[in-house]
Amino acid sequence: MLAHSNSDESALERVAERDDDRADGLLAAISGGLVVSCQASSGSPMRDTPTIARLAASALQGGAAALRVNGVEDVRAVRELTEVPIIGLDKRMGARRNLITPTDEQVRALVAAGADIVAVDATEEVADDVAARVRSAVAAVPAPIMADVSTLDEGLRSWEAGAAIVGTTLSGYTPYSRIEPSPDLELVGRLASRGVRVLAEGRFQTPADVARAFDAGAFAVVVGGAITDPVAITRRFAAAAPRSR
Ligand SMILES: CC(=O)N[C@H](C=O)[C@@H](O)[C@H](O)[C@H](O)COP(=O)(O)O
Repeated sequence: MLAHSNSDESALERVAERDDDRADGLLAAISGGLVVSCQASSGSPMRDTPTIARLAASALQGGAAALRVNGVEDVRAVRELTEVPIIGLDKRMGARRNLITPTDEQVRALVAAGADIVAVDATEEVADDVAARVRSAVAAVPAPIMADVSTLDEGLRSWEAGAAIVGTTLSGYTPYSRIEPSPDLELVGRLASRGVRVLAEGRFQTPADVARAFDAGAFAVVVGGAITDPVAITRRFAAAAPRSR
């Protein structure tokens, strides 16, 4: 293998500096904001890419600071309509639940499609070594990595391994985490108090929930179904009607 010349090395340093500046800019754009997750699973009447793009456009009109988008095709379509930060992920069905971007090949494909940040599953349920999973994703792309975790321990290990953001996304979805219908604000608070940049995510239903997450120290808050899933929204209202179907 050829040794790097000094000029190669300074070019690489310049690339690394540019990536750092870009990551700082992305994080500043998200800080203190609402991130709207625009996703629809197969079987949903909302499941087609142009519909996801319209959901994203609506979220932006409503004041979303960033978007969370599943799959290469949807990321590409949403990228065409906005420059606000996109957190990309690629869900794959595992033995028990959807896994979030389980391979580095998917991480690279999402960045190629236009994702600014990539979310990966950083749970013990998926990776024997959570820190190694995060390090591998961090090394795969110049983009910041969001570690989707379910417990404090997974969050701390992901943060130490180089995740730019830790999401409480998977609390309630691994069998060993807190299983409750409400958002895991305790996990948000515990991670924030340890200096972790926390994206509060999972089961946020109301603006009051969002405010509580910021009070607990969240860096930003992700809301999905309560904004972008009309089937789930209808179910909540229908359940209050005496003739609920
Ligand atoms: C567990 C899992 O696979 N969560 C996924 C992650 O991207 C999405 O299905 C959620 O909609 C998203 O996390 C936002 O959460 P909520 O829709 O509860 O606001």
